[in-house]
Amino acid sequence: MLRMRSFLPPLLFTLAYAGVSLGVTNSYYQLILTLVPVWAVFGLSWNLLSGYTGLISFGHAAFFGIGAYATALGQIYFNISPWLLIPIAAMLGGIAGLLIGFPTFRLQGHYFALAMLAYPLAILYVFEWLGFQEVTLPIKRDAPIAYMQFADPHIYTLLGLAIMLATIVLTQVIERSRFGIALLAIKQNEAAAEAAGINTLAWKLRAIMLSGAIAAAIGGFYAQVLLVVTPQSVFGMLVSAQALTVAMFGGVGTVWGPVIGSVILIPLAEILHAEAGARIPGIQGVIFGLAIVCVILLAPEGLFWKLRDLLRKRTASKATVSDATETAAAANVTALKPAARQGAATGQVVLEVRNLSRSFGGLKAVQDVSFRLHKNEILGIIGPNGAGKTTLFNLLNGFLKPSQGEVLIDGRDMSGQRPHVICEAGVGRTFQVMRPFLRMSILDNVVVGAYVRARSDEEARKMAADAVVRVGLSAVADRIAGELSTKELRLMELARAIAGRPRILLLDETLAGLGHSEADEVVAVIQQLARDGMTIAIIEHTMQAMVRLVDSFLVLDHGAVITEGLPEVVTRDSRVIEAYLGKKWVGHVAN
Ligand SMILES: Nc1ncnc2c1ncn2[C@@H]1O[C@H](COP(=O)(O)OP(=O)(O)OP(=O)(O)O)[C@@H](O)[C@H]1O
Repeated sequence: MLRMRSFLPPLLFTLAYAGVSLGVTNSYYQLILTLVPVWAVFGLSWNLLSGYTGLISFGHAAFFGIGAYATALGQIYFNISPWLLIPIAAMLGGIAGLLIGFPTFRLQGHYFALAMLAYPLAILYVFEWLGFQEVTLPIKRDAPIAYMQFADPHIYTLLGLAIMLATIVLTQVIERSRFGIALLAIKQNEAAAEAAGINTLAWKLRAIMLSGAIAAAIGGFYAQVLLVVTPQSVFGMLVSAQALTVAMFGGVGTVWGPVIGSVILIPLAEILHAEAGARIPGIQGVIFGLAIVCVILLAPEGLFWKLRDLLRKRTASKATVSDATETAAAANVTALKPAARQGAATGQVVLEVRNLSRSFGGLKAVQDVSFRLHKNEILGIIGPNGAGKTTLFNLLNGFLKPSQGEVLIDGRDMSGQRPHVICEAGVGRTFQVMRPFLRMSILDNVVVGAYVRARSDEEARKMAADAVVRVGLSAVADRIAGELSTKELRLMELARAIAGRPRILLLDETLAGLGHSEADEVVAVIQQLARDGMTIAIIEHTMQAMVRLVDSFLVLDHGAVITEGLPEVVTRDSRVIEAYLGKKWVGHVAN
């Protein structure tokens, strides 16, 4: 649950800002003081989608403009009060978010950004074509309060501040919830997020709907403040750029970013426009352009993160850096397989693969692979580079769809299902190339994996904390993933994979990049997981560790199974020695 004290800074900031604005009597400066929270809220709405998911929107003016026009036209044609029209505008913004998001989320990266650019421009031309070049809101002298038309401009500032405070608090609540964690995970690694059980499309759609609703609501309020709406002023390029600029300047992916950006840039741009706008037309665009260039050069993630990193560095250099890891739970690698697990390979079948194949063009990466994984078994998957091991895992966890064949989990055919569905069915995985969420703490990284099973935020945190203890990382649980060593990252990925309590764990080269003793620590953790009842399939090239760890081997070459069976049999098989282990291994075994 969100701690109450995190509400305090935005509340104090809002009160201080309100105090200052009440002391200002000049109506022009008063208008600027109203525009700051307006653009801050618009920046916050952009941030909710783009800052947290990393999907950059160049077209947020689409939502802003829909809100502004809905509020204006609703008064002109239906005489509805803006107190009602602004919530209606928010609803329309949410619906527009859904309609825009659904097709556009098929695109990624730059393609998504460019596609988003098209929406406000297209709508702008439609409104111009419809003849809404300049829409003036009707003046309601008889009922100014009912129509949000105040003689005292301070009231607009206070209303803008109230909307800003509400948006900040909403964003803070989201940040700490399953919603925010899902968005951050998507931003940092969408594939890893899917594999950890997050339905990425559903969360992205929720984000764009909420973002669109907030942008439209503040667009409606903006129309009410200025009492005139033109297509360029609400759908124009500069409007979309403004949301992006205030957030990028202040800091993306944090509530404070758009607020900081707006407080600095909006007065600067407005005052320069008033002072020098006649001599230098478009000075506002120049200010925003310069702000972006400065940010790119000096603080690519925005002022907030730059300042926070500087502060962190200072405190980190003062504190003694404790040894990052406590020794993994059971640090001594068990020389032999524990008695309790002997014979595991004869238990109930939890994963069955039947004639699985996958081709890339003419290349048969996985060919007609069949095997069974029994409850509580550790299966080692080995083979030379390019043998198809990772492709096999990608087929098992849904990253790839098979060309043919079946994957049965507990007897249920799951072939071709999306990764988060397979994760929900009880399959966790780690990656050969690690996919940590670098800006998040270890605990938050692991929480991402817990949500697949947890019913509440508290339960997810508990399950994550439990997983962190099981891999021996509790001493560093609050550290940012970007500060960790390779071993700690490997253990963290392991914790994320087990946090959702899977029954089957797919480990892809979990020992890669580790020294001997580090590998031993990780092997000890894996052995403990197996002792606790986990069923594991592991891809690994470190054969010394593998022969101590696994119950049986599956050997792949050129995508096909060349043999499978007990380690002592497989490692003496001439086909395996020839294709993978090599003559050196024979010498090693003989010694
Ligand atoms: N998305 C893809 N498109 C085209 N070819 C691919 C794709 N993914 C894998 N391959 C090819 O499929 C074959 C099997 O690759 P895969 O990564 O599964 O091998 P591997 O056994 O995991 O190798 P390594 O031990 O080096 O990780 C390789 O020839 C690889 O180049």
